[in-house]
Amino acid sequence: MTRQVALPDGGEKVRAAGGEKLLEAAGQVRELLDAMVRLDVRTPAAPELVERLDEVLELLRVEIAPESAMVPDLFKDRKGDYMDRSPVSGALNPMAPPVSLRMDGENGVRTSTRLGLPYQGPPGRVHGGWVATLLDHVMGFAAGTVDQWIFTRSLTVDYDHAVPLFEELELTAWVEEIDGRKIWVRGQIEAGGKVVAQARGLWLPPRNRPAPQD
Ligand SMILES: CCCCCCCC(=O)SCCNC(=O)CCNC(=O)[C@H](O)C(C)(C)COP(=O)(O)OP(=O)(O)OC[C@H]1O[C@@H](n2cnc3c(N)ncnc32)[C@H](O)[C@@H]1OP(=O)(O)O
Repeated sequence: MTRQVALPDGGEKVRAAGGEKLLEAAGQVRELLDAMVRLDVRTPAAPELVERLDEVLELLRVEIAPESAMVPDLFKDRKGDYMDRSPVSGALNPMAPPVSLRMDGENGVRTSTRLGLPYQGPPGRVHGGWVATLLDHVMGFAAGTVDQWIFTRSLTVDYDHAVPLFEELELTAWVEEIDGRKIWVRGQIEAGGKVVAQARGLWLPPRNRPAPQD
Protein backbone atom coordinates (compact mmCIF):
# COMPACT_ATOMS: atom_id res chain seq x y z
CA MET A 1 0.00 0.00 0.00
CA THR A 2 1.89 3.08 -1.20
CA ARG A 3 0.13 6.37 -0.78
CA GLN A 4 1.03 9.82 -1.94
CA VAL A 5 0.93 12.27 0.92
CA ALA A 6 1.50 15.97 0.41
CA LEU A 7 2.83 17.82 3.42
CA PRO A 8 3.03 21.50 4.27
CA ASP A 9 6.49 22.82 3.45
CA GLY A 10 7.14 24.87 6.58
CA GLY A 11 6.85 28.20 4.77
CA GLU A 12 9.30 27.43 1.94
CA LYS A 13 6.79 28.50 -0.72
CA VAL A 14 6.04 31.72 1.17
CA ARG A 15 9.76 32.44 1.39
CA ALA A 16 10.26 31.70 -2.31
CA ALA A 17 7.36 34.04 -3.16
CA GLY A 18 9.04 36.90 -1.31
CA GLY A 19 7.17 36.46 1.97
CA GLU A 20 10.28 36.35 4.17
CA LYS A 21 9.25 39.48 6.08
CA LEU A 22 5.69 38.21 6.61
CA LEU A 23 7.09 34.98 8.06
CA GLU A 24 9.23 37.06 10.37
CA ALA A 25 6.12 39.04 11.42
CA ALA A 26 4.21 35.80 12.08
CA GLY A 27 7.07 34.73 14.35
CA GLN A 28 6.82 38.05 16.20
CA VAL A 29 3.05 37.67 16.70
CA ARG A 30 3.69 34.13 17.98
CA GLU A 31 6.13 35.64 20.48
CA LEU A 32 3.51 38.27 21.32
CA LEU A 33 0.93 35.56 22.09
CA ASP A 34 3.41 33.97 24.47
CA ALA A 35 4.15 37.34 26.06
CA MET A 36 0.41 38.10 26.55
CA VAL A 37 -0.10 35.11 28.81
CA ARG A 38 2.97 36.01 30.86
CA LEU A 39 2.07 39.62 31.68
CA ASP A 40 0.86 40.75 35.08
CA VAL A 41 -2.72 42.10 34.84
CA ARG A 42 -1.51 45.47 36.18
CA THR A 43 1.50 45.72 33.88
CA PRO A 44 2.44 49.38 33.34
CA ALA A 45 3.17 48.45 29.72
CA ALA A 46 -0.57 47.97 28.95
CA PRO A 47 -1.51 51.53 27.81
CA GLU A 48 1.45 51.75 25.43
CA LEU A 49 0.79 48.20 24.26
CA VAL A 50 -2.77 49.17 23.29
CA GLU A 51 -1.56 52.27 21.49
CA ARG A 52 1.14 50.45 19.52
CA LEU A 53 -1.09 47.52 18.63
CA ASP A 54 -3.73 49.95 17.44
CA GLU A 55 -1.17 51.40 15.02
CA VAL A 56 -0.30 47.94 13.80
CA LEU A 57 -3.97 47.06 13.26
CA GLU A 58 -4.52 50.36 11.45
CA LEU A 59 -1.69 49.43 9.06
CA LEU A 60 -3.21 46.00 8.40
CA ARG A 61 -6.87 47.02 7.98
CA VAL A 62 -6.24 48.29 4.46
CA GLU A 63 -4.19 45.22 3.48
CA ILE A 64 -6.18 42.23 4.67
CA ALA A 65 -8.33 40.15 2.33
CA PRO A 66 -12.06 39.67 3.01
CA GLU A 67 -12.80 36.53 5.04
CA SER A 68 -14.61 34.90 2.09
CA ALA A 69 -11.52 35.27 -0.14
CA MET A 70 -9.57 33.05 2.27
CA VAL A 71 -12.02 30.12 2.09
CA PRO A 72 -11.14 27.89 -0.90
CA ASP A 73 -13.62 25.89 -2.95
CA LEU A 74 -13.90 22.49 -1.25
CA PHE A 75 -14.00 20.60 -4.54
CA LYS A 76 -11.11 22.29 -6.24
CA ASP A 77 -7.49 21.40 -5.59
CA ARG A 78 -5.90 23.40 -2.83
CA LYS A 79 -3.73 26.05 -4.32
CA GLY A 80 -1.59 28.92 -3.16
CA ASP A 81 -0.54 29.26 0.42
CA TYR A 82 -3.66 27.78 2.06
CA MET A 83 -1.61 25.33 4.11
CA ASP A 84 0.59 28.14 5.40
CA ARG A 85 -2.49 29.53 7.20
CA SER A 86 -3.34 26.31 9.06
CA PRO A 87 -3.78 26.66 12.86
CA VAL A 88 -1.43 23.71 13.47
CA SER A 89 1.24 23.66 10.76
CA GLY A 90 0.80 27.08 9.17
CA ALA A 91 4.04 29.03 9.20
CA LEU A 92 1.99 32.21 8.65
CA ASN A 93 -0.56 31.46 11.39
CA PRO A 94 0.78 32.71 14.74
CA MET A 95 -1.68 30.41 16.53
CA ALA A 96 0.17 27.42 15.06
CA PRO A 97 2.97 26.06 17.34
CA PRO A 98 3.96 25.32 14.36
CA VAL A 99 4.67 21.72 13.45
CA SER A 100 6.68 20.78 10.42
CA LEU A 101 5.49 17.43 9.08
CA ARG A 102 7.66 14.79 7.43
CA MET A 103 7.03 11.32 6.09
CA ASP A 104 7.64 8.33 8.34
CA GLY A 105 7.90 5.30 6.06
CA GLU A 106 5.28 4.84 3.36
CA ASN A 107 2.15 5.31 5.43
CA GLY A 108 3.16 7.52 8.25
CA VAL A 109 3.75 11.12 9.16
CA ARG A 110 6.02 12.37 11.91
CA THR A 111 6.80 15.68 13.52
CA SER A 112 8.14 17.12 16.72
CA THR A 113 7.13 20.26 18.55
CA ARG A 114 7.39 22.01 21.89
CA LEU A 115 4.45 23.90 23.32
CA GLY A 116 4.65 26.89 25.63
CA LEU A 117 2.27 28.71 27.94
CA PRO A 118 -0.39 29.70 25.37
CA TYR A 119 -1.23 25.97 25.20
CA GLN A 120 -1.41 25.33 28.95
CA GLY A 121 -4.39 23.38 30.27
CA PRO A 122 -3.80 21.88 33.73
CA PRO A 123 -0.64 23.33 35.31
CA GLY A 124 2.45 22.38 33.30
CA ARG A 125 0.40 20.29 30.89
CA VAL A 126 -0.82 20.84 27.35
CA HIS A 127 -4.56 21.54 27.16
CA GLY A 128 -6.40 18.34 26.20
CA GLY A 129 -8.12 20.06 23.28
CA TRP A 130 -4.74 20.92 21.83
CA VAL A 131 -3.53 17.35 22.36
CA ALA A 132 -6.51 16.20 20.26
CA THR A 133 -5.89 18.97 17.71
CA LEU A 134 -2.27 17.93 17.21
CA LEU A 135 -3.25 14.29 16.82
CA ASP A 136 -6.15 15.15 14.49
CA HIS A 137 -3.81 17.17 12.31
CA VAL A 138 -0.98 14.69 11.89
CA MET A 139 -3.44 11.81 11.53
CA GLY A 140 -5.32 13.77 8.85
CA PHE A 141 -2.13 14.08 6.85
CA ALA A 142 -1.28 10.41 7.32
CA ALA A 143 -4.80 9.66 6.00
CA GLY A 144 -3.71 11.40 2.83
CA THR A 145 -5.03 14.89 2.77
CA VAL A 146 -3.47 15.09 -0.69
CA ASP A 147 -4.73 17.97 -2.81
CA GLN A 148 -8.22 16.90 -1.77
CA TRP A 149 -10.23 16.94 1.41
CA ILE A 150 -10.41 13.94 3.68
CA PHE A 151 -12.35 14.60 6.86
CA THR A 152 -12.13 13.29 10.38
CA ARG A 153 -15.32 11.26 10.93
CA SER A 154 -14.32 9.86 14.31
CA LEU A 155 -11.43 10.47 16.70
CA THR A 156 -10.89 8.71 20.02
CA VAL A 157 -8.07 10.02 22.18
CA ASP A 158 -6.53 8.26 25.17
CA TYR A 159 -4.81 10.68 27.51
CA ASP A 160 -2.46 8.10 29.07
CA HIS A 161 -0.24 10.59 30.90
CA ALA A 162 0.34 14.32 31.17
CA VAL A 163 1.49 15.88 27.90
CA PRO A 164 4.14 18.26 29.25
CA LEU A 165 4.70 21.87 28.28
CA PHE A 166 8.24 23.03 27.44
CA GLU A 167 9.39 19.55 26.41
CA GLU A 168 10.06 18.08 23.00
CA LEU A 169 6.99 16.12 21.85
CA GLU A 170 7.30 13.47 19.14
CA LEU A 171 4.12 13.02 17.12
CA THR A 172 3.58 10.09 14.78
CA ALA A 173 0.56 8.96 12.79
CA TRP A 174 0.12 6.06 10.42
CA VAL A 175 -2.59 4.43 8.34
CA GLU A 176 -3.76 1.24 9.96
CA GLU A 177 -6.34 0.06 7.47
CA ILE A 178 -8.14 1.14 4.31
CA ASP A 179 -11.61 -0.27 3.76
CA GLY A 180 -13.18 1.23 0.64
CA ARG A 181 -13.61 4.95 1.39
CA LYS A 182 -12.78 4.43 5.06
CA ILE A 183 -9.25 5.17 6.20
CA TRP A 184 -8.44 4.09 9.76
CA VAL A 185 -5.52 5.92 11.29
CA ARG A 186 -3.56 5.69 14.53
CA GLY A 187 -1.52 8.41 16.14
CA GLN A 188 0.54 8.98 19.24
CA ILE A 189 2.48 11.59 21.15
CA GLU A 190 5.69 10.70 22.97
CA ALA A 191 7.51 12.77 25.58
CA GLY A 192 10.81 11.67 27.11
CA GLY A 193 10.57 8.39 25.20
CA LYS A 194 7.17 7.51 26.72
CA VAL A 195 3.80 7.44 24.94
CA VAL A 196 1.68 10.05 26.71
CA ALA A 197 -1.34 10.18 24.39
CA GLN A 198 -2.65 7.98 21.61
CA ALA A 199 -5.58 8.04 19.26
CA ARG A 200 -7.48 6.05 16.67
CA GLY A 201 -9.71 7.65 14.10
CA LEU A 202 -11.67 7.28 10.90
CA TRP A 203 -11.11 9.54 7.91
CA LEU A 204 -13.41 9.84 4.91
CA PRO A 205 -13.45 11.83 1.70
CA PRO A 206 -16.77 13.50 0.83
CA ARG A 207 -19.14 11.03 -0.85
CA ASN A 208 -18.87 12.60 -4.31
CA ARG A 209 -15.09 12.25 -4.35
CA PRO A 210 -13.33 9.18 -5.81
CA ALA A 211 -12.26 6.58 -3.25
CA PRO A 212 -8.59 6.66 -2.21
CA GLN A 213 -6.37 4.16 -4.02
CA ASP A 214 -5.19 1.11 -2.14
C1 LIG B 1 -5.48 21.44 6.19
C2 LIG B 1 -5.18 20.10 6.72
C3 LIG B 1 -6.14 19.68 7.75
C4 LIG B 1 -5.70 18.46 8.50
C5 LIG B 1 -6.85 17.61 8.84
C6 LIG B 1 -7.48 18.02 10.12
C7 LIG B 1 -8.73 17.19 10.30
C8 LIG B 1 -9.94 18.03 10.38
O1 LIG B 1 -9.98 19.02 11.07
S1 LIG B 1 -11.33 17.54 9.49
C9 LIG B 1 -12.60 18.66 10.07
C10 LIG B 1 -13.57 18.01 11.05
N1 LIG B 1 -14.39 17.02 10.43
C11 LIG B 1 -15.46 17.34 9.65
O2 LIG B 1 -15.77 18.48 9.40
C12 LIG B 1 -16.26 16.18 9.09
C13 LIG B 1 -17.78 16.34 9.23
N2 LIG B 1 -18.44 15.16 8.69
C14 LIG B 1 -18.70 15.06 7.36
O3 LIG B 1 -18.50 15.98 6.57
C15 LIG B 1 -19.22 13.74 6.88
O4 LIG B 1 -19.73 13.01 7.97
C16 LIG B 1 -18.13 12.87 6.16
C17 LIG B 1 -17.77 13.50 4.82
C18 LIG B 1 -16.86 12.75 7.02
C19 LIG B 1 -18.63 11.47 5.96
O5 LIG B 1 -19.83 11.54 5.26
P1 LIG B 1 -20.65 10.23 4.95
O6 LIG B 1 -19.83 9.31 4.12
O7 LIG B 1 -21.96 10.64 4.42
O8 LIG B 1 -20.75 9.69 6.46
P2 LIG B 1 -21.42 8.50 7.14
O9 LIG B 1 -22.38 7.81 6.21
O10 LIG B 1 -21.93 8.99 8.43
O11 LIG B 1 -20.21 7.49 7.43
C20 LIG B 1 -19.52 6.80 6.42
C21 LIG B 1 -19.24 5.39 6.90
O12 LIG B 1 -18.42 5.44 8.08
C22 LIG B 1 -19.04 4.64 9.11
N3 LIG B 1 -18.73 5.23 10.39
C23 LIG B 1 -18.94 6.49 10.80
N4 LIG B 1 -18.48 6.65 12.06
C24 LIG B 1 -17.96 5.47 12.44
C25 LIG B 1 -17.34 5.00 13.62
N5 LIG B 1 -17.15 5.81 14.65
N6 LIG B 1 -16.93 3.72 13.64
C26 LIG B 1 -17.10 2.89 12.59
N7 LIG B 1 -17.68 3.28 11.42
C27 LIG B 1 -18.11 4.55 11.37
C28 LIG B 1 -20.51 4.71 8.80
O13 LIG B 1 -21.19 3.61 9.38
C29 LIG B 1 -20.51 4.62 7.27
O14 LIG B 1 -20.28 3.28 6.89
P3 LIG B 1 -20.90 2.68 5.52
O15 LIG B 1 -20.46 3.62 4.40
O16 LIG B 1 -20.27 1.32 5.42
O17 LIG B 1 -22.37 2.68 5.74
